[in-house]
Amino acid sequence: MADRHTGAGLEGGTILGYPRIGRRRQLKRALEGHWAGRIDADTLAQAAADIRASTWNRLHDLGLEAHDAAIPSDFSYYDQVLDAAVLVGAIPERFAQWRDDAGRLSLDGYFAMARGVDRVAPLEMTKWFDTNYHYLVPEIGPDTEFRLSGDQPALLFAEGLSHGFVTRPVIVGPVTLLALSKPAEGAPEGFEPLDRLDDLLPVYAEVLAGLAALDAPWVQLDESALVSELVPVDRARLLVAARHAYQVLGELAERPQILAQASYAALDDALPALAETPIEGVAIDLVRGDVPTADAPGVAGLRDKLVVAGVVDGHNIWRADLDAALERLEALRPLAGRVVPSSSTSLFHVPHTLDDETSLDPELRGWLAFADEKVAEIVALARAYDGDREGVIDAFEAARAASASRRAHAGVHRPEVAKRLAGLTPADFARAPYAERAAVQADELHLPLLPTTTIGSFPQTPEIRRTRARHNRGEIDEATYREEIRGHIRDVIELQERIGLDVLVHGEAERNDMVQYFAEHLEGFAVTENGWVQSYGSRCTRPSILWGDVVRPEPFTVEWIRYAQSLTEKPVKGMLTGPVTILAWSFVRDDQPRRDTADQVALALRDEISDLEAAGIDIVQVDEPAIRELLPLKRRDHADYLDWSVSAFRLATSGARTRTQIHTHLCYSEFGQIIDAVDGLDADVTSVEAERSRMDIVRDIRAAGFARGIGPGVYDIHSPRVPAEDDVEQLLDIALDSIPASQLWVNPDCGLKTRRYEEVVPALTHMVEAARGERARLDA
Ligand SMILES: Nc1nc2c(c(=O)[nH]1)N[C@@H](CNc1ccc(C(=O)N[C@@H](CCC(=O)N[C@@H](CCC(=O)N[C@@H](CCC(=O)O)C(=O)O)C(=O)O)C(=O)O)cc1)CN2
Ligand code: MET
Ligand SMILES: [Zn+2]
Repeated sequence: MADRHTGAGLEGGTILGYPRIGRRRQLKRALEGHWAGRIDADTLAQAAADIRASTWNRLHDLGLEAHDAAIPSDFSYYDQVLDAAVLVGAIPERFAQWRDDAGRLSLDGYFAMARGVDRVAPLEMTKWFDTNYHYLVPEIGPDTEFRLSGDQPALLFAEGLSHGFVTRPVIVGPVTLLALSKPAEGAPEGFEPLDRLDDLLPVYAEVLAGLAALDAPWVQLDESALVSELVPVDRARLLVAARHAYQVLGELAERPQILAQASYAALDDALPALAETPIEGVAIDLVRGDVPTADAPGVAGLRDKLVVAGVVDGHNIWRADLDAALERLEALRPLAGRVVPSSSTSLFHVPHTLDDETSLDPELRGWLAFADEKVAEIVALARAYDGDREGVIDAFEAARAASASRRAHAGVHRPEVAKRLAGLTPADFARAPYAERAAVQADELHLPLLPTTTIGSFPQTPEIRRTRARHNRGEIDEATYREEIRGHIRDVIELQERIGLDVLVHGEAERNDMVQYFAEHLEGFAVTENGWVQSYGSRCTRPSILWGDVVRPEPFTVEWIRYAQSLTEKPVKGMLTGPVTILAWSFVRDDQPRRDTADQVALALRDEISDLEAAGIDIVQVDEPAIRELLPLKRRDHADYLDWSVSAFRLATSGARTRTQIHTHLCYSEFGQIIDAVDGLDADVTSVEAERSRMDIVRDIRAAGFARGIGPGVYDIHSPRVPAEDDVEQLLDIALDSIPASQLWVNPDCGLKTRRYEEVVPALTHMVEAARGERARLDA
């Protein structure tokens, strides 16, 4: 092949990946239809192929080259880490029934790994770097038999060819795959998946050889683990492994050119590990990281490489400052063999296109760029960088005008908001001592030992979604809408009374999403119509756009909670989303420190809590499931982050009376890493995700000397499996080994919104029965 090993290709700009859910969430619909038995595997495959074809055509129309690997062929039915694990045969024994003689996993087996079935637990799911995307955690042990067990990258490449495109396959790289895996059950103490690197590399070699046989000019290997100091691997060891892997892969005779990708932060000390190996390209994140200096370690190695320069933010939706981006490209020019402008990350963190937004305020819209608009920015940058500044002068002018309009907008800086923030004192961030609160609250609430509760949401049934959708479309009036939501609240309260839960919730029927609902009721936010972004599998969110100073025009949760409380003698929890999570799951303004933005949101929540108290509510839960998610990938940034995130939570909650019990909820948390910060939140009760990791968390809790109420989840709501009373009891026993009964709460892992009532009713019944059983044993 002509341009093999020359670093050629990707002319005119590229992107590291593109949304795969489809502009109208076609993949979501097809997947869920398939799981429900409504459509067969062929129809699902056709839906996926249609999405890919329209993506490639669209990217080409937007200006990416068709024939030189500028267009990535990245796709996944569920998750790219799962795909890589399946490709190399890292399939735990419990899924063996779905493998054929050649070791290939069936589609049902693939979905079983992702979602679980009956008594077969799925892989654990956790956050992908500091994003709201979740990947499945492969399980790798000393005996995991790596062998080529799939052909998705080759098939996608061939499919691209059939549409006339020479694409660039994208695969999670070997080092990242192992670094993000966990030791399989039964692996000996001290075993790390990375121990298996030399057994894994030959399978990657086979994959690469297969692509070479199809004449694929490039392959992209995602090695973002190299930017993160949070992966559970010794840093020095990780860097040695990366250097070794890319030396070995680089020396292969039969392979495409290799582009090693590192997104979400700077490579820093990992740059030499990639740059000093015989691969042809490195993709670096120049939004989160700076252009390396000429004398930085490893930079010399870039001189004969293609450097894919991530100057357009793949993880946020603000229109790029093209002048600043071009400056970065120019700064890189003398250091690199060749520079190709790109997105900093895959674009799957942002929605498809602004074309699908008809009701955004036109001025705000002018400040934004979704995936397709980012591609246009990259193409413009590439032309400017290659000398045609004249040809793209309009794009640059428009970018300048947008940023001027943003700076001048009255909603962006509101004097009354600045004034309130400036007036805060340390007293605004502290409550009475815990012991005092606990005593007063115990007197108020009269809760039994091992109190049972849920995390907030109940199943979002088709009827509930229909109620909201009809309200949105103006098909039912406000009064009818409210009456229907009240009906859902009544049902949920009755059900909880019947099951015998101790602390009740209103079920969140009025909420489309726990962040979007808040964004819709606060000033300074905008929401989208079609701005869907994949969160995991078929599940998507529409991140809100936090563009201006935040003001709460009026209470917006009180009416529902007050109504729910009026129906029962049991306490009903007020239910709020915390400031850090509101930031994490929105696209947040980048023109001021996140600390200030978080405090503004916190003040709005603080006022809501006062109003809830005035309405007679004694317990308020402030969810912070994303507090771990935003933990910076570099340790040097931790102290600052933990300081502002914990402060914002405390600012939101410290106005509460001593008698008000403040709960918080964390999920996907790898709790151990931030246990001190969780302690610093000073919540009276904390519920955490625990089931998928078999309660590993409770040991961390004990080790940290955590002294307040704690509810490690005893029912994994992310799987359709219904736990038996026995299952819950076992988990409670594990918890009670580490946590005093007086501190222990009994609750699911997370909210129940994604589950069906057929699952939830028996599961909660078993949970309450198990708690009662334990209570009786403890009392005896
Ligand atoms: N933002 C956010 N991030 C999060 C979570 C979360 O709850 N929110 N939870 C964790 C896990 N992640 C999750 C992410 C999404 C969902 C989820 O269930 N998403 C729903 C959509 C939720 C939503 O916004 N629903 C809206 C819009 C629903 C919709 O699709 N409407 C139809 C119309 C329906 C009709 O006409 O009947 C349409 O727009 O096409 C509503 O219910 O009002 C989904 O993908 O199905 C669950 C967990 C971590 N990150
Ligand atoms: C992702 S955390 C979810 C918390 C929310 N209160 C719920 O129950 O859905
Ligand atoms: Zn949760």
